[in-house]
Amino acid sequence: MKITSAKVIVTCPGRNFVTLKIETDEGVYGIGDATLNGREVAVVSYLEDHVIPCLIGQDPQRIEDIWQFLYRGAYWRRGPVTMRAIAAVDVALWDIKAKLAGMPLYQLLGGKSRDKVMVYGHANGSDIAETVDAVGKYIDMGYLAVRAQSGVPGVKDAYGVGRGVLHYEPADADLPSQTGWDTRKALNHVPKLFETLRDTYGFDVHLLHDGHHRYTPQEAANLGKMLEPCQLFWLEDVTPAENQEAFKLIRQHTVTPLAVGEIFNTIWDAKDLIQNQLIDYIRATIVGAGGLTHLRRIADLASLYQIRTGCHGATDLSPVTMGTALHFDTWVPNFGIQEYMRHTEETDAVFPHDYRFESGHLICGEKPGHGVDIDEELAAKYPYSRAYLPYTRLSDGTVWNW
Ligand SMILES: O=C(O)[C@@H](O)[C@@H](O)[C@H](O)[C@H](O)CO
Ligand SMILES: [Mg+2]
Repeated sequence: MKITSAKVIVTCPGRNFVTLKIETDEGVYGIGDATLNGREVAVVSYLEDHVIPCLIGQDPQRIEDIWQFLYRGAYWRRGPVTMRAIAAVDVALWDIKAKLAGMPLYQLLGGKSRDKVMVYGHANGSDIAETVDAVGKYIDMGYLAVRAQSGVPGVKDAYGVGRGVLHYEPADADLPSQTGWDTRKALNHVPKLFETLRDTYGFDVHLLHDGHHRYTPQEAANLGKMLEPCQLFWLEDVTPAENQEAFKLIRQHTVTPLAVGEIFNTIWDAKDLIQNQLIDYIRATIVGAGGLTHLRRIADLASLYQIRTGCHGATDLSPVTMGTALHFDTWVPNFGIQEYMRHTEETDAVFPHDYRFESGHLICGEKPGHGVDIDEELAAKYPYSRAYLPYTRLSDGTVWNW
């Protein structure tokens, strides 16, 4: 069996998505996601100019060998562009293998460990009252877990405060728009938000919060400690994780569960965090961390230390990643939770899929493969449109972490 062609499809049904389609001489094809929010075209070139020429004529059933070839063979390892390109190939090949077997992908991984996958949605508002209201709407929709972010008084466009109720989308400008931050103000505000949420909705609903890399380790430890009475499901990306050791300080001071990893590309980004049990949830996902082949390794390492998965699932991860992640989540023994930011109707129409939402859970479909396709004619109607993520400055003009 041979790969006969591979092509990259770029489409923008409301936001940009990069998709790889691999075709074979047996008529079976596979689909993979390669979207890198705000830097999409770099991955398009990596795939078209440097990966696809090497794929033609290869046996698509040799997933592991092709993964190793793309990782080791490039000599230049890791990084978001490389690992997304590898992920797209890997997922398309798993899709092909599962279609050849006539099985939904989770069967190839080892079968179901659970019937459904608990997801969390994003509630946000410009102030505490609006956010509390938004959390209530998610609870009414059946969600068992909700991430809550609110505007901070005196801070321009604090992270996580979108415009839509269901479709929060940060990459929204032709050039990066400037947002603000003030850690002191946030530390005064975030605990109040969660106290109000617990007073309003009690302790049954799981509540999550994203620090989006804004705090120093000491500030993060302080925030975690203040939030302890509110019993969060997790506090995410509370400090940048390039220096994995930084989490030791946070860990010494708080038992608030910690989640990290949406920007991780390989197991090496998480190795020390995992082996020193400095986090509770690993957020790496299919498209970010080299596809199923590599994410499995990260999850297996994490399982040795009772760390559970919490795959990134923002809207910049296409339905192809969501569908594949759901097969992974259905199988992975140390599953924790899956993030679920809903795609728009336009996006869902471009990527027909068989997963569905039911009472706070997503359930993956039973079609052979990962169950997500791309309607190429419809995709062609939405040409690429440059869009950047915002960036942040403090009130004195210093660039900060967005
Ligand atoms: O937890 C999350 O989902 C966020 O941190 C993301 O929305 C993140 O900002 C985007 O994926 C960036 O593209
Ligand atoms: Mg996040």
